[in-house]
Amino acid sequence: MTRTSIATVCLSGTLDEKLEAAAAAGFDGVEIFENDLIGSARSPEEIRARVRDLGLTIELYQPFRDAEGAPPARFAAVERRFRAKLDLMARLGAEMILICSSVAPDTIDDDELAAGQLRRLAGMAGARGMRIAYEALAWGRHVSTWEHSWDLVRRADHPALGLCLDSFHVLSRTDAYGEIPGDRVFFLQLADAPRLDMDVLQWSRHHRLFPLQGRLDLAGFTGAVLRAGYRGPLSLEVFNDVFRQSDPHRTAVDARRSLTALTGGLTPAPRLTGIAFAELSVDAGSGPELERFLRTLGFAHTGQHRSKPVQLWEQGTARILLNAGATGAASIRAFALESTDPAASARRAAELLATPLPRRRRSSEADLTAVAAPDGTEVFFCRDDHGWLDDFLPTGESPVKGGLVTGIDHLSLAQPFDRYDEAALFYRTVLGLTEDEASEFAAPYGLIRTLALRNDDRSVRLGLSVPLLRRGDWAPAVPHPQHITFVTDDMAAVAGAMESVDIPGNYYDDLAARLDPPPLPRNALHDQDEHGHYQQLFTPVVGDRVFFEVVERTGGYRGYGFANDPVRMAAHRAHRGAR
Ligand SMILES: O=C(O)c1ccc(O)c(O)c1
Ligand SMILES: [Mg+2]
Repeated sequence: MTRTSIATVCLSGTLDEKLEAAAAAGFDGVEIFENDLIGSARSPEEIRARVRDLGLTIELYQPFRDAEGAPPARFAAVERRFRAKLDLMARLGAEMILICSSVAPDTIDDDELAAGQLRRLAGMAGARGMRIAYEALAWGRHVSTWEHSWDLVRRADHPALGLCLDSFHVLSRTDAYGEIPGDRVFFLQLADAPRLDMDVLQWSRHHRLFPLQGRLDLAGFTGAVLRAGYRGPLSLEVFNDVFRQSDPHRTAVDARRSLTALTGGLTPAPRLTGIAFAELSVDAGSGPELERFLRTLGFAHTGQHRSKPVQLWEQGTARILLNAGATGAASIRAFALESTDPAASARRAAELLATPLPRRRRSSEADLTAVAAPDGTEVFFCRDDHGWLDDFLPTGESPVKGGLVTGIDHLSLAQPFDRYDEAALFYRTVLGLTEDEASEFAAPYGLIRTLALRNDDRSVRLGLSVPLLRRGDWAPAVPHPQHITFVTDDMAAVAGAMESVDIPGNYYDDLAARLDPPPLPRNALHDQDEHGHYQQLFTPVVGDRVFFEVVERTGGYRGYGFANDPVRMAAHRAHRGAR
Protein backbone atom coordinates (compact mmCIF):
# COMPACT_ATOMS: atom_id res chain seq x y z
CA MET A 1 0.00 0.00 0.00
CA THR A 2 1.30 3.45 -0.88
CA ARG A 3 1.79 5.62 2.18
CA THR A 4 -0.31 8.76 2.49
CA SER A 5 0.88 12.08 3.80
CA ILE A 6 -0.36 15.64 4.17
CA ALA A 7 1.59 18.87 4.46
CA THR A 8 0.79 20.88 7.56
CA VAL A 9 0.25 23.91 5.32
CA CYS A 10 -3.00 22.33 4.10
CA LEU A 11 -4.61 22.62 7.50
CA SER A 12 -5.74 25.40 9.79
CA GLY A 13 -4.58 25.83 13.37
CA THR A 14 -1.50 25.28 15.47
CA LEU A 15 0.97 22.51 14.72
CA ASP A 16 -0.64 20.37 17.44
CA GLU A 17 -4.09 20.79 15.95
CA LYS A 18 -2.80 20.01 12.47
CA LEU A 19 -1.04 16.84 13.59
CA GLU A 20 -4.11 15.63 15.47
CA ALA A 21 -6.36 16.25 12.47
CA ALA A 22 -3.97 14.47 10.10
CA ALA A 23 -3.78 11.45 12.40
CA ALA A 24 -7.53 11.33 13.02
CA ALA A 25 -8.22 11.30 9.28
CA GLY A 26 -5.94 8.27 8.88
CA PHE A 27 -2.86 9.74 7.21
CA ASP A 28 0.40 7.82 7.66
CA GLY A 29 2.64 10.86 7.69
CA VAL A 30 3.06 14.62 7.40
CA GLU A 31 5.25 17.21 5.74
CA ILE A 32 6.22 19.70 8.41
CA PHE A 33 6.20 23.27 7.21
CA GLU A 34 8.85 25.44 8.73
CA ASN A 35 6.38 28.18 9.77
CA ASP A 36 4.30 25.71 11.74
CA LEU A 37 7.36 24.46 13.57
CA ILE A 38 8.76 27.90 14.29
CA GLY A 39 5.45 29.00 15.80
CA SER A 40 5.09 25.91 17.96
CA ALA A 41 5.82 26.14 21.68
CA ARG A 42 6.99 22.51 21.65
CA SER A 43 10.65 21.61 21.32
CA PRO A 44 11.66 19.52 18.28
CA GLU A 45 12.01 16.51 20.58
CA GLU A 46 8.49 17.03 21.92
CA ILE A 47 7.14 17.35 18.38
CA ARG A 48 8.93 14.14 17.44
CA ALA A 49 7.31 12.35 20.38
CA ARG A 50 3.90 13.82 19.63
CA VAL A 51 4.11 12.73 15.99
CA ARG A 52 5.13 9.23 17.05
CA ASP A 53 2.37 8.99 19.69
CA LEU A 54 -0.18 9.94 17.04
CA GLY A 55 1.05 7.09 14.84
CA LEU A 56 2.47 9.46 12.22
CA THR A 57 5.88 9.80 10.63
CA ILE A 58 7.55 12.99 9.44
CA GLU A 59 7.98 12.36 5.73
CA LEU A 60 9.53 15.70 4.85
CA TYR A 61 10.70 18.99 6.31
CA GLN A 62 10.23 22.05 4.13
CA PRO A 63 10.91 24.46 2.52
CA PHE A 64 14.59 25.35 2.25
CA ARG A 65 14.78 28.36 -0.06
CA ASP A 66 17.33 30.18 -2.17
CA ALA A 67 20.10 27.60 -2.10
CA GLU A 68 21.19 26.79 -5.64
CA GLY A 69 22.69 29.51 -7.80
CA ALA A 70 23.65 31.65 -4.79
CA PRO A 71 26.55 34.02 -5.48
CA PRO A 72 29.65 32.33 -4.04
CA ALA A 73 29.96 35.06 -1.39
CA ARG A 74 26.47 34.21 -0.10
CA PHE A 75 26.83 30.42 -0.31
CA ALA A 76 28.66 30.19 3.03
CA ALA A 77 25.52 31.59 4.67
CA VAL A 78 23.42 29.02 2.77
CA GLU A 79 25.61 26.22 4.12
CA ARG A 80 25.37 27.58 7.64
CA ARG A 81 21.58 27.79 7.43
CA PHE A 82 21.41 24.31 5.88
CA ARG A 83 23.54 22.80 8.65
CA ALA A 84 21.20 24.31 11.25
CA LYS A 85 18.19 22.74 9.51
CA LEU A 86 19.91 19.34 9.37
CA ASP A 87 20.53 19.65 13.13
CA LEU A 88 16.86 20.46 13.60
CA MET A 89 15.82 17.49 11.44
CA ALA A 90 17.99 15.19 13.52
CA ARG A 91 16.12 16.36 16.61
CA LEU A 92 12.78 15.91 14.82
CA GLY A 93 13.65 12.52 13.42
CA ALA A 94 13.06 13.76 9.86
CA GLU A 95 15.15 12.30 7.07
CA MET A 96 14.21 14.31 4.03
CA ILE A 97 14.34 18.04 3.34
CA LEU A 98 12.79 19.84 0.41
CA ILE A 99 14.86 22.46 -1.38
CA CYS A 100 12.75 24.55 -3.72
CA SER A 101 14.35 26.36 -6.61
CA SER A 102 15.72 29.81 -5.86
CA VAL A 103 13.71 32.97 -6.39
CA ALA A 104 16.21 35.49 -4.94
CA PRO A 105 17.06 38.31 -7.39
CA ASP A 106 20.79 37.70 -6.96
CA THR A 107 20.51 34.07 -8.10
CA ILE A 108 23.08 33.30 -10.80
CA ASP A 109 21.94 31.61 -14.01
CA ASP A 110 24.68 29.01 -14.18
CA ASP A 111 23.77 25.31 -14.13
CA GLU A 112 27.32 24.18 -13.33
CA LEU A 113 27.47 26.47 -10.31
CA ALA A 114 23.98 25.46 -9.14
CA ALA A 115 24.63 21.72 -9.56
CA GLY A 116 27.91 22.01 -7.69
CA GLN A 117 26.20 23.77 -4.80
CA LEU A 118 23.44 21.16 -4.65
CA ARG A 119 26.17 18.48 -4.61
CA ARG A 120 27.80 20.21 -1.63
CA LEU A 121 24.50 20.33 0.27
CA ALA A 122 23.76 16.70 -0.67
CA GLY A 123 27.14 15.76 0.76
CA MET A 124 26.24 17.42 4.06
CA ALA A 125 22.83 15.70 4.18
CA GLY A 126 24.16 12.33 3.02
CA ALA A 127 26.82 12.33 5.71
CA ARG A 128 24.02 12.35 8.28
CA GLY A 129 21.90 9.74 6.53
CA MET A 130 19.51 12.40 5.21
CA ARG A 131 18.31 13.17 1.72
CA ILE A 132 17.33 16.23 -0.32
CA ALA A 133 14.31 16.40 -2.61
CA TYR A 134 14.85 19.27 -5.06
CA GLU A 135 11.72 20.94 -6.42
CA ALA A 136 11.33 23.36 -9.31
CA LEU A 137 8.88 26.09 -8.34
CA ALA A 138 6.89 27.11 -11.42
CA TRP A 139 8.06 30.67 -10.72
CA GLY A 140 11.66 29.82 -9.86
CA ARG A 141 14.17 32.49 -10.90
CA HIS A 142 16.13 30.27 -13.28
CA VAL A 143 14.84 26.78 -12.53
CA SER A 144 11.10 26.66 -13.15
CA THR A 145 10.46 23.34 -14.90
CA TRP A 146 10.80 19.84 -13.54
CA GLU A 147 13.02 18.96 -16.51
CA HIS A 148 15.47 21.67 -15.50
CA SER A 149 15.52 20.45 -11.88
CA TRP A 150 16.15 16.93 -13.19
CA ASP A 151 19.04 18.26 -15.27
CA LEU A 152 20.66 19.77 -12.16
CA VAL A 153 20.07 16.61 -10.12
CA ARG A 154 21.77 14.55 -12.85
CA ARG A 155 24.69 16.96 -13.06
CA ALA A 156 25.11 17.03 -9.28
CA ASP A 157 25.11 13.24 -9.34
CA HIS A 158 24.91 12.57 -5.60
CA PRO A 159 22.96 9.66 -4.07
CA ALA A 160 21.49 11.94 -1.38
CA LEU A 161 19.99 14.27 -4.01
CA GLY A 162 16.80 13.49 -5.90
CA LEU A 163 13.68 15.19 -7.18
CA CYS A 164 10.54 16.43 -5.55
CA LEU A 165 7.79 16.40 -8.15
CA ASP A 166 4.84 18.61 -7.30
CA SER A 167 1.84 18.07 -9.56
CA PHE A 168 0.92 21.74 -9.38
CA HIS A 169 4.28 23.02 -10.55
CA VAL A 170 4.42 20.45 -13.33
CA LEU A 171 0.84 20.60 -14.59
CA SER A 172 0.41 24.37 -14.23
CA ARG A 173 3.02 24.64 -16.98
CA THR A 174 2.42 21.64 -19.22
CA ASP A 175 0.37 18.52 -19.84
CA ALA A 176 3.27 16.95 -21.71
CA TYR A 177 5.63 16.08 -18.88
CA GLY A 178 7.49 13.32 -20.71
CA GLU A 179 9.39 10.44 -19.20
CA ILE A 180 9.78 10.49 -15.40
CA PRO A 181 12.88 8.99 -13.75
CA GLY A 182 10.94 7.11 -11.06
CA ASP A 183 13.95 5.95 -9.08
CA ARG A 184 15.24 9.52 -8.78
CA VAL A 185 11.94 10.94 -7.56
CA PHE A 186 12.44 11.15 -3.82
CA PHE A 187 9.11 12.80 -3.06
CA LEU A 188 5.75 13.31 -4.75
CA GLN A 189 3.47 16.20 -3.80
CA LEU A 190 -0.09 16.26 -5.07
CA ALA A 191 -2.27 19.29 -5.55
CA ASP A 192 -5.06 20.03 -8.00
CA ALA A 193 -6.29 23.48 -9.00
CA PRO A 194 -8.97 25.16 -11.07
CA ARG A 195 -7.83 26.41 -14.46
CA LEU A 196 -7.19 30.10 -13.86
CA ASP A 197 -5.54 32.50 -16.22
CA MET A 198 -3.43 34.35 -13.66
CA ASP A 199 0.03 34.77 -12.20
CA VAL A 200 1.22 31.27 -11.36
CA LEU A 201 2.55 32.15 -7.88
CA GLN A 202 -0.81 33.65 -6.86
CA TRP A 203 -2.62 30.70 -8.43
CA SER A 204 -0.46 28.29 -6.41
CA ARG A 205 -0.53 30.09 -3.08
CA HIS A 206 -4.28 30.75 -2.94
CA HIS A 207 -6.20 28.38 -5.19
CA ARG A 208 -4.76 24.89 -4.92
CA LEU A 209 -7.27 22.11 -4.24
CA PHE A 210 -7.10 18.48 -3.25
CA PRO A 211 -6.86 15.95 -6.09
CA LEU A 212 -10.03 15.67 -8.21
CA GLN A 213 -11.41 18.96 -6.91
CA GLY A 214 -9.86 21.00 -9.72
CA ARG A 215 -9.09 20.67 -13.39
CA LEU A 216 -5.50 19.38 -13.52
CA ASP A 217 -5.01 15.77 -14.62
CA LEU A 218 -4.02 14.37 -11.23
CA ALA A 219 -5.03 10.83 -12.07
CA GLY A 220 -2.87 10.80 -15.20
CA PHE A 221 0.12 12.41 -13.51
CA THR A 222 0.03 10.28 -10.35
CA GLY A 223 -0.33 7.17 -12.45
CA ALA A 224 2.67 8.13 -14.57
CA VAL A 225 4.88 8.74 -11.52
CA LEU A 226 3.82 5.46 -9.91
CA ARG A 227 4.34 3.53 -13.16
CA ALA A 228 7.81 5.06 -13.39
CA GLY A 229 8.63 3.24 -10.16
CA TYR A 230 8.14 5.88 -7.45
CA ARG A 231 7.64 4.16 -4.07
CA GLY A 232 7.48 7.08 -1.63
CA PRO A 233 4.36 8.54 -0.06
CA LEU A 234 1.58 10.34 -1.88
CA SER A 235 1.66 13.66 -0.08
CA LEU A 236 -0.92 16.40 -0.35
CA GLU A 237 0.38 19.94 -0.46
CA VAL A 238 -2.44 22.39 -0.89
CA PHE A 239 -2.24 26.12 -0.30
CA ASN A 240 -5.83 27.30 -0.17
CA ASP A 241 -7.29 30.41 1.43
CA VAL A 242 -10.49 28.68 2.52
CA PHE A 243 -8.87 25.51 3.89
CA ARG A 244 -6.47 27.69 5.86
CA GLN A 245 -9.37 28.92 7.95
CA SER A 246 -11.63 25.85 8.06
CA ASP A 247 -11.90 23.19 10.76
CA PRO A 248 -8.73 21.12 10.23
CA HIS A 249 -10.48 17.86 11.08
CA ARG A 250 -12.97 18.36 8.27
CA THR A 251 -10.25 19.45 5.85
CA ALA A 252 -8.13 16.42 6.71
CA VAL A 253 -11.05 14.07 6.04
CA ASP A 254 -11.77 15.87 2.77
CA ALA A 255 -8.09 15.49 1.86
CA ARG A 256 -8.06 11.79 2.73
CA ARG A 257 -11.24 11.25 0.70
CA SER A 258 -9.64 12.88 -2.32
CA LEU A 259 -6.60 10.58 -2.11
CA THR A 260 -8.82 7.53 -1.70
CA ALA A 261 -10.86 8.54 -4.73
CA LEU A 262 -7.67 9.22 -6.68
CA THR A 263 -5.94 5.95 -5.95
CA GLY A 264 -9.05 3.88 -6.63
CA GLY A 265 -9.78 0.35 -5.52
CA LEU A 266 -13.21 1.49 -4.35
CA THR A 267 -16.46 -0.41 -4.54
CA PRO A 268 -17.82 0.70 -7.93
CA ALA A 269 -20.72 3.14 -7.62
CA PRO A 270 -23.92 1.18 -8.26
CA ARG A 271 -26.26 2.58 -10.87
CA LEU A 272 -28.73 5.10 -9.47
CA THR A 273 -32.20 5.03 -10.96
CA GLY A 274 -33.87 8.07 -9.44
CA ILE A 275 -34.68 10.20 -6.45
CA ALA A 276 -36.98 8.13 -4.21
CA PHE A 277 -37.96 11.08 -2.03
CA ALA A 278 -36.90 14.43 -0.71
CA GLU A 279 -37.58 15.19 2.94
CA LEU A 280 -38.21 18.64 4.35
CA SER A 281 -38.11 19.42 8.01
CA VAL A 282 -40.99 21.72 8.90
CA ASP A 283 -42.14 23.66 11.93
CA ALA A 284 -45.50 25.02 13.01
CA GLY A 285 -45.25 27.94 10.59
CA SER A 286 -43.67 26.39 7.56
CA GLY A 287 -45.52 23.04 7.65
CA PRO A 288 -48.97 24.35 6.68
CA GLU A 289 -47.47 26.72 4.13
CA LEU A 290 -45.57 23.92 2.39
CA GLU A 291 -48.66 21.72 2.50
CA ARG A 292 -50.59 24.51 0.80
CA PHE A 293 -48.00 24.82 -1.96
CA LEU A 294 -47.97 21.06 -2.51
CA ARG A 295 -51.74 21.03 -2.63
CA THR A 296 -51.94 23.81 -5.24
CA LEU A 297 -49.41 21.94 -7.36
CA GLY A 298 -51.67 18.88 -7.29
CA PHE A 299 -49.89 16.75 -4.67
CA ALA A 300 -51.95 14.47 -2.44
CA HIS A 301 -51.18 13.66 1.19
CA THR A 302 -51.14 9.90 0.68
CA GLY A 303 -49.42 8.55 3.75
CA GLN A 304 -48.59 9.06 7.40
CA HIS A 305 -45.47 7.50 8.92
CA ARG A 306 -46.17 4.62 11.30
CA SER A 307 -43.98 5.93 14.10
CA LYS A 308 -42.96 9.49 13.35
CA PRO A 309 -44.65 12.83 12.62
CA VAL A 310 -43.83 12.51 8.94
CA GLN A 311 -46.26 13.04 6.09
CA LEU A 312 -45.91 11.54 2.63
CA TRP A 313 -47.05 13.65 -0.32
CA GLU A 314 -47.10 12.20 -3.83
CA GLN A 315 -47.67 13.15 -7.41
CA GLY A 316 -46.33 11.32 -10.46
CA THR A 317 -42.95 9.99 -9.39
CA ALA A 318 -42.36 12.93 -7.03
CA ARG A 319 -42.48 12.04 -3.35
CA ILE A 320 -42.04 14.62 -0.61
CA LEU A 321 -41.82 13.92 3.08
CA LEU A 322 -42.72 16.66 5.54
CA ASN A 323 -41.07 15.90 8.85
CA ALA A 324 -42.39 17.81 11.85
CA GLY A 325 -40.28 15.85 14.30
CA ALA A 326 -37.02 17.58 13.50
CA THR A 327 -35.94 20.79 15.10
CA GLY A 328 -35.13 23.95 13.23
CA ALA A 329 -36.68 25.93 10.41
CA ALA A 330 -37.80 24.46 7.11
CA SER A 331 -34.97 22.88 5.15
CA ILE A 332 -34.18 19.89 2.96
CA ARG A 333 -32.93 17.56 5.65
CA ALA A 334 -32.66 14.40 3.58
CA PHE A 335 -33.10 12.80 0.23
CA ALA A 336 -33.13 9.18 -0.84
CA LEU A 337 -31.64 7.73 -3.98
CA GLU A 338 -32.78 4.55 -5.62
CA SER A 339 -29.79 2.32 -6.10
CA THR A 340 -29.51 -1.01 -7.89
CA ASP A 341 -27.43 -2.11 -4.86
CA PRO A 342 -28.04 0.03 -1.75
CA ALA A 343 -25.59 -1.99 0.37
CA ALA A 344 -22.82 -1.40 -2.14
CA SER A 345 -23.70 2.31 -2.31
CA ALA A 346 -23.36 2.48 1.47
CA ARG A 347 -20.09 0.53 1.37
CA ARG A 348 -18.61 2.91 -1.18
CA ALA A 349 -19.74 5.88 0.94
CA ALA A 350 -18.00 4.37 3.97
CA GLU A 351 -14.83 3.80 1.95
CA LEU A 352 -14.93 7.49 1.07
CA LEU A 353 -15.19 8.42 4.76
CA ALA A 354 -18.82 9.51 4.68
CA THR A 355 -20.23 9.89 8.18
CA PRO A 356 -22.65 7.00 8.74
CA LEU A 357 -26.02 7.81 10.28
CA PRO A 358 -28.04 5.53 12.54
CA ARG A 359 -30.33 3.37 10.47
CA ARG A 360 -33.96 4.30 10.35
CA ARG A 361 -35.55 1.03 11.20
CA ARG A 362 -38.31 -0.33 13.31
CA SER A 363 -39.60 -3.87 13.11
CA SER A 364 -41.76 -3.47 10.04
CA GLU A 365 -39.99 -0.49 8.57
CA ALA A 366 -37.71 -0.51 5.59
CA ASP A 367 -33.98 -0.60 6.24
CA LEU A 368 -32.59 2.60 4.84
CA THR A 369 -28.86 3.19 5.09
CA ALA A 370 -27.84 6.79 5.29
CA VAL A 371 -24.76 8.97 5.40
CA ALA A 372 -24.32 12.65 6.19
CA ALA A 373 -23.11 14.89 3.38
CA PRO A 374 -20.69 17.71 4.28
CA ASP A 375 -23.56 20.21 4.45
CA GLY A 376 -25.39 17.97 6.95
CA THR A 377 -27.95 16.71 4.44
CA GLU A 378 -28.81 13.05 5.04
CA VAL A 379 -28.41 10.89 1.95
CA PHE A 380 -30.32 7.60 1.95
CA PHE A 381 -29.84 4.63 -0.31
CA CYS A 382 -32.86 2.44 -1.04
CA ARG A 383 -34.01 -0.11 -3.56
CA ASP A 384 -36.19 0.98 -6.44
CA ASP A 385 -38.97 -1.35 -5.29
CA HIS A 386 -40.57 1.39 -3.14
CA GLY A 387 -40.33 -0.89 -0.10
CA TRP A 388 -39.80 2.14 2.11
CA LEU A 389 -43.38 3.24 1.34
CA ASP A 390 -44.56 0.45 3.66
CA ASP A 391 -43.40 2.65 6.54
CA PHE A 392 -46.39 4.86 5.75
CA LEU A 393 -50.01 4.14 6.56
CA PRO A 394 -52.33 5.18 3.74
CA THR A 395 -54.43 8.23 4.52
CA GLY A 396 -57.07 7.26 2.00
CA GLU A 397 -56.12 10.08 -0.32
CA SER A 398 -54.84 8.81 -3.65
CA PRO A 399 -52.37 10.51 -5.93
CA VAL A 400 -53.97 12.71 -8.57
CA LYS A 401 -53.80 11.11 -11.99
CA GLY A 402 -52.62 13.40 -14.77
CA GLY A 403 -51.77 16.17 -12.31
CA LEU A 404 -49.52 19.13 -12.89
CA VAL A 405 -46.24 17.64 -11.69
CA THR A 406 -44.74 14.47 -13.14
CA GLY A 407 -41.62 14.09 -10.98
CA ILE A 408 -38.59 15.66 -9.33
CA ASP A 409 -36.24 17.29 -11.84
CA HIS A 410 -33.41 18.10 -9.44
CA LEU A 411 -32.52 19.19 -5.92
CA SER A 412 -30.59 22.39 -5.29
CA LEU A 413 -28.50 22.57 -2.17
CA ALA A 414 -26.69 25.77 -1.27
CA GLN A 415 -23.43 25.03 0.47
CA PRO A 416 -21.81 26.90 3.32
CA PHE A 417 -19.02 29.07 1.92
CA ASP A 418 -16.25 26.86 3.30
CA ARG A 419 -17.72 23.46 2.33
CA TYR A 420 -18.16 23.81 -1.40
CA ASP A 421 -15.16 21.96 -2.82
CA GLU A 422 -15.59 19.32 -0.14
CA ALA A 423 -19.29 18.91 -0.97
CA ALA A 424 -18.69 18.76 -4.72
CA LEU A 425 -16.07 16.03 -4.28
CA PHE A 426 -18.29 14.19 -1.81
CA TYR A 427 -21.42 14.09 -3.95
CA ARG A 428 -19.48 13.33 -7.11
CA THR A 429 -17.34 10.51 -5.77
CA VAL A 430 -19.70 8.93 -3.23
CA LEU A 431 -22.65 8.88 -5.64
CA GLY A 432 -20.60 8.37 -8.80
CA LEU A 433 -22.05 11.49 -10.45
CA THR A 434 -20.46 13.50 -13.23
CA GLU A 435 -20.12 17.25 -13.54
CA ASP A 436 -22.76 18.60 -15.82
CA GLU A 437 -22.44 22.36 -15.86
CA ALA A 438 -20.55 24.92 -13.81
CA SER A 439 -21.08 28.63 -13.73
CA GLU A 440 -20.41 31.78 -11.78
CA PHE A 441 -22.64 34.84 -11.69
CA ALA A 442 -23.18 38.12 -9.92
CA ALA A 443 -26.18 37.84 -7.61
CA PRO A 444 -27.51 40.93 -5.85
CA TYR A 445 -25.62 40.21 -2.63
CA GLY A 446 -22.42 38.69 -3.93
CA LEU A 447 -20.87 36.36 -6.44
CA ILE A 448 -22.33 32.87 -6.58
CA ARG A 449 -20.74 29.76 -8.01
CA THR A 450 -22.91 26.84 -9.09
CA LEU A 451 -22.23 23.30 -10.14
CA ALA A 452 -24.67 20.71 -11.47
CA LEU A 453 -24.00 17.00 -11.02
CA ARG A 454 -25.90 14.15 -12.63
CA ASN A 455 -25.93 10.43 -13.24
CA ASP A 456 -25.69 8.93 -16.73
CA ASP A 457 -29.36 8.94 -17.63
CA ARG A 458 -30.10 12.21 -15.78
CA SER A 459 -32.54 10.50 -13.41
CA VAL A 460 -30.53 11.99 -10.53
CA ARG A 461 -29.51 15.63 -10.75
CA LEU A 462 -28.15 17.83 -7.99
CA GLY A 463 -27.34 21.51 -8.10
CA LEU A 464 -24.79 22.95 -5.67
CA SER A 465 -24.25 26.64 -5.14
CA VAL A 466 -22.07 28.74 -2.90
CA PRO A 467 -21.13 32.36 -2.32
CA LEU A 468 -17.51 32.98 -3.31
CA LEU A 469 -16.80 34.73 -0.05
CA ARG A 470 -18.29 34.46 3.39
CA ARG A 471 -21.44 36.57 3.31
CA GLY A 472 -21.14 40.10 4.61
CA ASP A 473 -23.13 40.81 7.77
CA TRP A 474 -25.38 43.33 6.16
CA ALA A 475 -26.51 41.23 3.20
CA PRO A 476 -30.23 40.44 3.55
CA ALA A 477 -29.99 37.55 1.07
CA VAL A 478 -31.61 34.20 1.83
CA PRO A 479 -28.91 32.23 3.68
CA HIS A 480 -28.14 28.87 2.07
CA PRO A 481 -31.29 28.68 -0.06
CA GLN A 482 -32.42 25.21 -1.01
CA HIS A 483 -35.07 24.13 -3.42
CA ILE A 484 -36.80 21.15 -4.88
CA THR A 485 -37.42 21.44 -8.59
CA PHE A 486 -40.44 19.61 -9.98
CA VAL A 487 -40.97 18.91 -13.63
CA THR A 488 -44.21 19.51 -15.51
CA ASP A 489 -45.58 19.05 -19.02
CA ASP A 490 -47.93 21.99 -18.70
CA MET A 491 -46.34 25.16 -17.43
CA ALA A 492 -49.36 27.29 -18.32
CA ALA A 493 -51.52 25.20 -15.99
CA VAL A 494 -48.90 25.38 -13.23
CA ALA A 495 -48.71 29.15 -13.62
CA GLY A 496 -52.47 29.34 -13.26
CA ALA A 497 -52.50 27.29 -10.05
CA MET A 498 -49.34 28.20 -8.18
CA GLU A 499 -48.39 31.32 -6.24
CA SER A 500 -45.16 32.57 -7.84
CA VAL A 501 -42.76 35.40 -7.14
CA ASP A 502 -43.04 38.41 -9.45
CA ILE A 503 -40.39 38.71 -12.13
CA PRO A 504 -39.51 42.26 -13.20
CA GLY A 505 -40.46 43.63 -16.61
CA ASN A 506 -36.80 44.49 -17.26
CA TYR A 507 -36.06 40.77 -17.35
CA TYR A 508 -38.64 40.22 -20.08
CA ASP A 509 -37.40 43.20 -22.11
CA ASP A 510 -33.86 41.83 -21.99
CA LEU A 511 -35.03 38.32 -22.78
CA ALA A 512 -36.93 39.56 -25.83
CA ALA A 513 -33.82 41.38 -27.03
CA ARG A 514 -31.54 38.39 -26.51
CA LEU A 515 -33.59 35.33 -27.37
CA ASP A 516 -37.07 36.44 -28.47
CA PRO A 517 -38.78 33.41 -26.87
CA PRO A 518 -42.39 32.37 -27.51
CA PRO A 519 -44.92 33.92 -25.09
CA LEU A 520 -44.34 32.84 -21.48
CA PRO A 521 -46.81 32.18 -18.67
CA ARG A 522 -46.83 35.00 -16.09
CA ASN A 523 -43.67 35.07 -13.92
CA ALA A 524 -42.03 32.24 -15.87
CA LEU A 525 -38.37 32.52 -16.75
CA HIS A 526 -36.90 31.17 -19.95
CA ASP A 527 -33.66 29.62 -21.09
CA GLN A 528 -32.61 27.66 -24.12
CA ASP A 529 -29.70 25.60 -25.39
CA GLU A 530 -28.89 23.86 -28.65
CA HIS A 531 -31.39 21.11 -27.75
CA GLY A 532 -34.46 22.98 -26.66
CA HIS A 533 -36.23 25.32 -24.27
CA TYR A 534 -36.67 25.61 -20.50
CA GLN A 535 -39.28 27.44 -18.47
CA GLN A 536 -39.02 28.01 -14.73
CA LEU A 537 -41.45 29.22 -12.10
CA PHE A 538 -40.68 29.82 -8.43
CA THR A 539 -42.78 29.83 -5.27
CA PRO A 540 -41.92 32.35 -2.55
CA VAL A 541 -39.44 31.25 0.10
CA VAL A 542 -41.04 29.39 2.98
CA GLY A 543 -39.49 29.99 6.38
CA ASP A 544 -35.90 31.13 5.93
CA ARG A 545 -34.56 29.19 3.01
CA VAL A 546 -36.76 26.67 1.18
CA PHE A 547 -38.83 27.08 -1.96
CA PHE A 548 -40.17 25.02 -4.82
CA GLU A 549 -39.41 25.46 -8.48
CA VAL A 550 -41.37 23.97 -11.36
CA VAL A 551 -39.74 23.58 -14.75
CA GLU A 552 -40.75 22.41 -18.18
CA ARG A 553 -38.11 21.01 -20.50
CA THR A 554 -38.93 20.90 -24.19
CA GLY A 555 -36.88 19.47 -27.02
CA GLY A 556 -34.32 17.89 -24.71
CA TYR A 557 -32.94 21.06 -23.02
CA ARG A 558 -30.11 19.88 -20.77
CA GLY A 559 -29.31 22.84 -18.52
CA TYR A 560 -30.61 24.29 -15.29
CA GLY A 561 -31.31 27.91 -16.18
CA PHE A 562 -28.30 29.08 -14.18
CA ALA A 563 -28.26 32.32 -16.17
CA ASN A 564 -31.59 33.24 -14.56
CA ASP A 565 -30.42 32.71 -10.99
CA PRO A 566 -29.58 36.36 -10.25
CA VAL A 567 -33.07 37.43 -11.35
CA ARG A 568 -34.64 34.70 -9.23
CA MET A 569 -32.60 35.78 -6.21
CA ALA A 570 -33.57 39.42 -6.65
CA ALA A 571 -37.21 38.37 -7.07
CA HIS A 572 -37.15 36.40 -3.82
CA ARG A 573 -35.53 39.33 -2.08
CA ALA A 574 -38.17 41.74 -3.40
CA HIS A 575 -40.94 39.37 -2.38
CA ARG A 576 -39.63 39.05 1.17
CA GLY A 577 -39.25 42.81 1.41
CA ALA A 578 -42.85 43.23 0.35
CA ARG A 579 -44.16 41.08 3.17
O1 LIG B 1 4.79 28.63 -2.54
C1 LIG B 1 5.91 28.24 -2.18
O2 LIG B 1 6.84 28.99 -1.90
C2 LIG B 1 6.16 26.78 -2.13
C3 LIG B 1 7.02 26.25 -1.18
C4 LIG B 1 7.23 24.89 -1.13
C5 LIG B 1 6.61 24.04 -2.01
O3 LIG B 1 6.75 22.71 -2.00
C6 LIG B 1 5.75 24.59 -2.96
O4 LIG B 1 5.16 23.75 -3.82
C7 LIG B 1 5.53 25.93 -3.02
MG1 LIG C 1 5.52 21.72 -3.50
